[in-house]
Amino acid sequence: MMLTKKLIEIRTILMSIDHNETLKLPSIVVIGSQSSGKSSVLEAIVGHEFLPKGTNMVTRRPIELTLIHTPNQEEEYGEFPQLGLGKMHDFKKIQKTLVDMNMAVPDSECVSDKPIELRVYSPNVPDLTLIDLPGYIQISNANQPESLKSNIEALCEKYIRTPNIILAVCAANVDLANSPALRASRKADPLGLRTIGVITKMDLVSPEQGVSILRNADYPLRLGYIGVVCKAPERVQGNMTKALIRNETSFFREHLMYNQRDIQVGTSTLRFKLMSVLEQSMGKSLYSIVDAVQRELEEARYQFKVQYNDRRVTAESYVAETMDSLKHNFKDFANNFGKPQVRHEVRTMLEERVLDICAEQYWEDPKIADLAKSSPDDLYWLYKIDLAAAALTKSGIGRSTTQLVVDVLLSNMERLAKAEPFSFHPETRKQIMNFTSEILRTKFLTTSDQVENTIKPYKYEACICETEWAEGVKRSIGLLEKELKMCDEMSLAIKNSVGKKKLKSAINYLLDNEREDTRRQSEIRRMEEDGMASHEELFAPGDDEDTVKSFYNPRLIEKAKEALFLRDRAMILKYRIAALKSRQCKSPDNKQQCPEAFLNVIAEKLTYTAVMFIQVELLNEFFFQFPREVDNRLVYEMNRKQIQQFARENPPIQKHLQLQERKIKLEEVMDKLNYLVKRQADRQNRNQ
Ligand SMILES: Nc1nc2c(ncn2[C@@H]2O[C@H](COP(=O)(O)OP(=O)(O)OP(=O)(O)O)[C@@H](O)[C@H]2O)c(=O)[nH]1
Repeated sequence: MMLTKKLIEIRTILMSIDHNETLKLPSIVVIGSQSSGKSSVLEAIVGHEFLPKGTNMVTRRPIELTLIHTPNQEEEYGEFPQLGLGKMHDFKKIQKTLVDMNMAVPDSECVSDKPIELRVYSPNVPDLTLIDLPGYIQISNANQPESLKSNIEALCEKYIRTPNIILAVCAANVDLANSPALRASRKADPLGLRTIGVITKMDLVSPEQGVSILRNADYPLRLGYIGVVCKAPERVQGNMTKALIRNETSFFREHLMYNQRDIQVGTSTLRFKLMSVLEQSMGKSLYSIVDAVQRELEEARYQFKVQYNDRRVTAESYVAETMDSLKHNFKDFANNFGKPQVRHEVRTMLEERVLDICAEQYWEDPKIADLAKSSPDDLYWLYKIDLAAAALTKSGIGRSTTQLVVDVLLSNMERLAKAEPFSFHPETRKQIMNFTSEILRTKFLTTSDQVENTIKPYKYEACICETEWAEGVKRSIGLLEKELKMCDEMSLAIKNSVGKKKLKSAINYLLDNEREDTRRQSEIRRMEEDGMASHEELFAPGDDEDTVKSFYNPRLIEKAKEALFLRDRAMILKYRIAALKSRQCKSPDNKQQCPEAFLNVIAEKLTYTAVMFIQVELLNEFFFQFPREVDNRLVYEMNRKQIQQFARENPPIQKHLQLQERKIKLEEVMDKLNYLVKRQADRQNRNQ
């Protein structure tokens, strides 16, 4: 039975690459009514109880059972290649898995044509491929779909087509004329050339009846009918199937009528019959399968040439290339993110902070107009400049500058991890971001502490030389001019959105109101001083307020307020720019009159110091560690399965690998087939 064995091997390879009809090899298909004894027959052949049992339609999907004879091994086990659960030595577990897979088909459908693949390796099984199908039913019951009967029939019909061998199972105690299995096989195989009739439950009929059934003259089969008894005696101790075979052998030995030349009985006879019929059938299919594989191989070779120019790829090479490209892109980023870039980021952040402090402490101060004319000893402004400098130096520079650089690094790493091909690998992307954050987290505290420590002196005093001051003035003017430009642009945008006239009248209304408010306030103050009215009376809202509300909608008033603010801010900025350009701000001695310049000089010193330590403590460490983590956490951690999975996450690579694998496997199959063809030819020559 060498041909069957080899072709089963080939079939297994073909099934791993293709489930289409062109590459199908013959199998034995088991059909029969429910409870006719199909499972019992199959279990007797395998020698184990492993099929689902029960009354609630437990066989709902075709079970493609491949038996592999392993003569030199003792172990017996099953495998579900679709599930990848590995070897299963416990046949009860196999049974449980089959039940679960079958019962996963919902009651509303009851059958599915998606096959379950099961391979059994054992020294006690013959090399066979068998397909167990759901049993025919007479009529569907209340909670089953009405179409169930026809669905089962259609499923069986699909499987019993040529070149498959039909194993039509019928119970001896049920009239053969009513057997749906024989009816179906007669339709598919009218001459009875590839059908084997299996008559179960022979113990339930008299030997006379039994013999007449096995000689069925109504539907003669060239491969004949075989009678079996697949019921184990009650109270069995030890191996059930062995007891069953013993029981069957003694049953047929007891009844001499079954000992006739033209009568075939017994599970062993059936086993042998199946093996020889399958071997013959395989032999007949050999040349057609050679042609089919040859065609598929030529097509696969052609496509591989056209689509990939015969370029081979492996999952391992893809992983290596992908990680190299990540490291390469990272290196590019690291080369372009040095001190100047970090300095730019930190400086921009601190300049923003300087502007906020200036706005809060100076530009919004009602006395700002006096600043330029103030005396150098004016305590008010001397105190203010110290306050402003402290607001800058004591604002947690260590933490905020480190955080800023960490954020920039994170967003760049996010960019690298999102780029192709990582867009195909969401899990790996997550891993990259995880270890990036981890490295940065471990460096964060030391870096921010270091920065905070080193800028400490600036919290108390800062020595400023003339050139530093001149630079600070220049930068401040630039910043204020930028700010002024922004104010102008925003004012223009408001004007354009509201309309010049409308805005003007709303502004006038606000200004009138303001004037009126001031007038009222002074009136109140005067009257209160004279004791003429109470505070509450004077503050009661007037009628005119409601009247005005109907003219100006709140949105317009908001816009007018914004425009007024921008106008005032622009005025102050112009005034401050002029001050910074004046003689007064030519020297650091007047720092209290030029707060913008002074704060900018300190910001520059802070930037310089912070960047120096961020570079050493954070950046250099991160740039050194990241590529090593790519190797440690991604490359070395992946096992073979994960490498395959990773490569297949990328659809173009998956397609490439699939076609390549298909070509390689077809080549392997073709080699094996060529050997078999040669062997068959040699045999025929010897026989001639
Ligand atoms: N007396 C006797 N009973 C048998 C024989 N073979 C099977 N049975 C019994 O018949 C019943 C049905 O057998 P199964 O093998 O489960 O039949 P099946 O065709 O697989 O049933 P479904 O999976 O429901 O389609 C069980 O109770 C078996 O014990 C036999 O040769 N003799």
